[in-house]
Order: sequence, then C-alpha cells, then structure tokens
Amino acid sequence: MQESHAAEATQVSHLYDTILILDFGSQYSHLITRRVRECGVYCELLPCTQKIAELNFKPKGVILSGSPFSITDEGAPHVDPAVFDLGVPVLGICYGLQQIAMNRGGQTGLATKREYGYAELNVVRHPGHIIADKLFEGVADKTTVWMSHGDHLDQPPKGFTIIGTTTTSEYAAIAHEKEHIYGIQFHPEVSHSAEGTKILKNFVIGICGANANWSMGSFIDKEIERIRTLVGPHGCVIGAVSGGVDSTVAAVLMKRAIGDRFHAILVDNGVMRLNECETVKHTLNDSLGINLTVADASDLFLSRLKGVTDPEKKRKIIGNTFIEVFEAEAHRIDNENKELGRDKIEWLLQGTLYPDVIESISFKGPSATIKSHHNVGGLLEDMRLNLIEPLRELFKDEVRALGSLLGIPDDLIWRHPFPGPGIAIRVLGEVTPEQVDIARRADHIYIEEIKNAGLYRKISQAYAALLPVRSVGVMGDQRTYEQVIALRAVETKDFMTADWFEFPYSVLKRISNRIINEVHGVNRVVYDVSSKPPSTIEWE
Ligand SMILES: Nc1ncnc2c1ncn2[C@@H]1O[C@H](COP(=O)(O)OP(=O)(O)OP(=O)(O)O)[C@@H](O)[C@H]1O
Ligand SMILES: O=c1[nH]c(=O)c2[nH+]cn([C@@H]3O[C@H](COP(=O)(O)O)[C@@H](O)[C@H]3O)c2[nH]1
Ligand SMILES: NC(=O)CC[C@H](N)C(=O)O
Ligand SMILES: [Mg+2]
Repeated sequence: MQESHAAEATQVSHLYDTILILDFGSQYSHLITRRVRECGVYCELLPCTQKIAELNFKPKGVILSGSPFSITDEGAPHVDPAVFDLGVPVLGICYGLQQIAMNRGGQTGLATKREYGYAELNVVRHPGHIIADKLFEGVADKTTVWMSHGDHLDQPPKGFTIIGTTTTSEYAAIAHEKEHIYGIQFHPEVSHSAEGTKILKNFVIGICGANANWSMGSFIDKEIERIRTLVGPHGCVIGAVSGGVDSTVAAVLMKRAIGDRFHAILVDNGVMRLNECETVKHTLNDSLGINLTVADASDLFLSRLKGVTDPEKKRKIIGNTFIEVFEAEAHRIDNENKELGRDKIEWLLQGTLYPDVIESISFKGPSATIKSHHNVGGLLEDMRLNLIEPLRELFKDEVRALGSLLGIPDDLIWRHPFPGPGIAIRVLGEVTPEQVDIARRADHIYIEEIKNAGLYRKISQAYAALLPVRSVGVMGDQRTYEQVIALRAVETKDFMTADWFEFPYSVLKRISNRIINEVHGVNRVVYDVSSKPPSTIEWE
C-alpha cells in the first residue's frame, strides 16, 4: 500500500487531471498538447498504438489527432476501441473524426474536393440539446477554421448529429446525441482557426470537466514533493549542470527539494565561452545557493583534441572525456559523503524536456542522425544511477516560466542554447588553445553588440565561428594574411528548421569593425545567410 502510494506520487498524471492525446502522426499533434496546456489543463501525448488497458493513469478525456494516413490505407493506424469504453469524453480531430466514424460504423469516402486552407464553419445548434451544443458554446455561428484533408465523412455513424458544416463538408463537425463523443474535420490547434482554442477549452474544461490547475506555480510545489518522495530522506543526487536554461532550472528545483544533498558539477572542458565558468559558478553558487563544483579539466580535453579535425570525432572525444571527468567527480563526492556519514549517490539529475520524450516515443519513429548531439547528456544514462528528470513533462516556454518563478535571473533564462562540445565545433579544423581563444573573443564581442542593439531576445541563437582559411588584408599599410570569422544568427522555434536573422547593416558594421580591430589573428568577417535546411545551425 505504502509502495503504491509512493509510485502514484511520482507521476505528474496522478497529480493533475490529465487529458490523453493520442498521436496518429499529424504534424500538429504537439500543438494540440500546447493548446490544451495553455488552457491550464495538463495533458500527455502518447502514440496511437497505446493500449488503453496498459495506461497507467485514468484520463479525464481523450483527443485523437490528425494523421498523414488515409483511413483506408493498408497499414493505417487504428485506435484501441477500448477508448470508447473508458466512459470519458472523446474528441476526434480530422483523421481522429474519421477514426470515430469507422469505429462507430459510419462511412468515410474519398472526397472529390480536397479541402486545404481556410473554410467557414457554420455552427448548427440544437436548442435544448445540451451534449451537441457544448463544443461550440460561445463560438460565433460562422467561424473561420482551417482544413487539411482529402478524405471526408460520407455519412455520420448512428446516434450522431451534425453540429457544423462547411460548403464542402456536410459533416464538418458531429456529436453523439447521448455520449460525449465529438468529431471535427478542421484543426482547432492551429492559430488559423479563429476560435480553435475556445473550442478545445470547451472540450477539456466544459465537457471533460478537467480542473484547470496546471500552472508553473502549482507545478513547483507538487514537483518538489514528488522529488522528495522519489529520493527519500537520505538519498543523494548528482547532476551535470552547464549553465544552460534546462540544467539550471532542474538544478534549482532539486536544490529546493533536497538542499545540500544535491551536487552540481560544471565541467570546464576548455571550450566554454569567455568567462562562462566563472559567471555560471557565481550565479548558481552564490546567487542561487546551489552546491556547484567546477571541475577544471580544460587541459585534459584540449590535449585529447590535439590534431583532430573531424566534427564527429571531436564530439565523441568530448563526450567520452566528459563522462570520465563526471564519474571521477561522483567518486570524489561519494568519498566526501562517506566521511560525513551520508549515503552514496543513487540518482542522476537530467534536464530532459518533453519534446525529447515525444521524439523518442513518437509514432513516426526516430529521425535520422545528422549529428550525434546528445553525446554529453545522453551518455550519462549508461551510469548505474537512477535517472531523475523534473522537466520531462515540460515544453521550453514552460521551463522558462518555471525558471522565472524560481527566481532565476532573466539573462540566464533567456540565454541562447550552447552545445555540449562548445567552441570545439565552432573552430573549424584543429582545435588549439590559440584558435579557441580567437573564436571566444570574437564571439564575446558579437554577443555583446547584439545585446547592445537590443536584439538578443529576437534571435534564437547566435555565435561566431572561426574558419580555417586565411585571406589577405591591409591594416596600417601592412599586408595581413589572417583568418576569417563567420557570424551566425538564426530565428527558430524548435531548432529543427531555422531562418537566418536579418540584421540591420549598421549593427553588422559595428560588429565587424570591433572584431577586426580587437581580435588579433582576424582580418575578415562574413555573415552566414544560409537557412536550415539545407544548412545546419552549427558549422560542424
Ligand atoms: N560543460 C558542462 N558541464 C556540465 N554539464 C554539461 C556541460 N555541457 C553540457 N552538460 C550537460 O549536458 C546536457 C545537455 O546539454 P545541452 O546544451 O543540450 O542542454 P543545456 O546546456 O541544459 O541547455 P541549453 O540547451 O540551453 O544549452 C546539459 O543539460 C548538462 O546536463
Ligand atoms: O548539446 C549539443 N551537442 C552537440 O553536439 C550539438 N550540435 C549542435 N547542437 C545544438 O543543436 C541545435 C541544432 O543544431 P544543428 O542545426 O547544428 O544540428 C543548435 O542549438 C546547436 O547549438 C548541439 N547540442
Ligand atoms: N489532417 C488529417 O488528419 C488528414 C487525414 C487524412 N489523411 C485525410 O486526408 O483526410
Ligand atoms: Mg548547453
């Protein structure tokens, strides 16, 4: 009994009313999750293959997403029919509507006219018929929605009434007359559907009756309790903390939960930004009270990188050396703890976010490896420690809101991401202390000027790369033959695709002047105007 209580207390879905979203592979599935959370309701996205009997929580309602499949395709995914026996409301979106129809004996035909883009939904009301009208309560009689489908419903299943039509879809929205089952052909989750969020809110709060208590304020207290239950009164936790927003927010939560039994390690790998280790140590240790040790292994990293030019080899060397240093630190702390009569470290803190979880359980399967990114965080999972991931259910903007509430300074919360292998993948070719120094100084000036121009928050990520080419220049009447700095700045939501940032020329001019004047070894600055894809954000 005691044990099952503990297990329950360690799942977020047991602490909040939870909406289950089943993902059939639509490109908008995670947007549904975002919108529902914006309504203050907690929800989780699981693959459509989820067996309802194996669910480890009882949802307040279920949403079936859209899909790139046609419902009659061979191999098209199908929902576990037990979803209709849960006794909770179900909302099908596009393919989800077609799933409902198929399960309930309706017919789905191939539409003669594809409907893609804006459409006007005519809401059909049924005065006195409460179930049917709940979904569009407070929604205008004619409202703009966004469509993206080829298949459509030929005939609604028995027991369903029409609650919305468009000129091309006679059954654009249907509802069961007695049970709370709804299907809509349009996508309420995309911002093009004018009243989409209102419709989702009607469903999750008005129809499912979910408590709208999901906020970062309430998350803090519950998460701290959850961590305490997991770790127990004596357990010790170690964490690799880079000073990036994810690991910092996770560290602050951990410190609030278990105080000094949490040890943070910042590894100085010799390829951090200018003054980075000192700044992070100062902020985390002195201002946020976190027990953080900086392990200076810069010589070790740089000696191992000597002569290496291949980007993937650099990542591997850094990843492996990182583990070595981290394990040695864990060992050192264990010895210290022994002397203090404390337990050995049993837990490893990780800053994993919800998008990583979604990607790894995605119905679409894992994507191809272009760069072995998670070589730092990822490899730590091989350690024989239990993982603890307080941000596992959160999106990045939720993590930032949480960080703010936890009193983390704004400049840390809004910091551009910085890759684990750091400047080593921004010095193209061989990484030597001299080359790192040039890249580091140029990067510092670049970021400083971006901040001076008030552009830092508009840009998702910016850095300076040092190219292994020399070009001729003239400085003070002397011929120079020096290296090139490439400036990169991108705007992106998810870092999967990105556009280069359009700087005012005056800002670029100032940056270029300062770098050439102040950084020895550089006589030329270029701006990278490539989008991702086909380029990537980092040069290596
Ligand atoms: N120099 C470092 N010292 C300690 N841990 C590190 C270091 N570099 C990376 N890590 C670990 O690797 C993880 C992954 O790094 P990553 O850069 O993806 O995330 P982050 O640094 O937390 O946040 P951000 O994406 O904002 O940089 C970090 O969360 C941290 O646990
Ligand atoms: O922790 C990391 N280890 C890595 O090896 C790595 N390589 C790229 N990045 C970061 O990932 C995002 C996308 O970068 P790319 O477009 O270059 O793949 C950008 O934010 C990059 O900074 C890394 N992060
Ligand atoms: N967006 C969707 O869910 C589309 C469903 C299905 N592929 C169709 O074309 O109708
Ligand atoms: Mg980082």
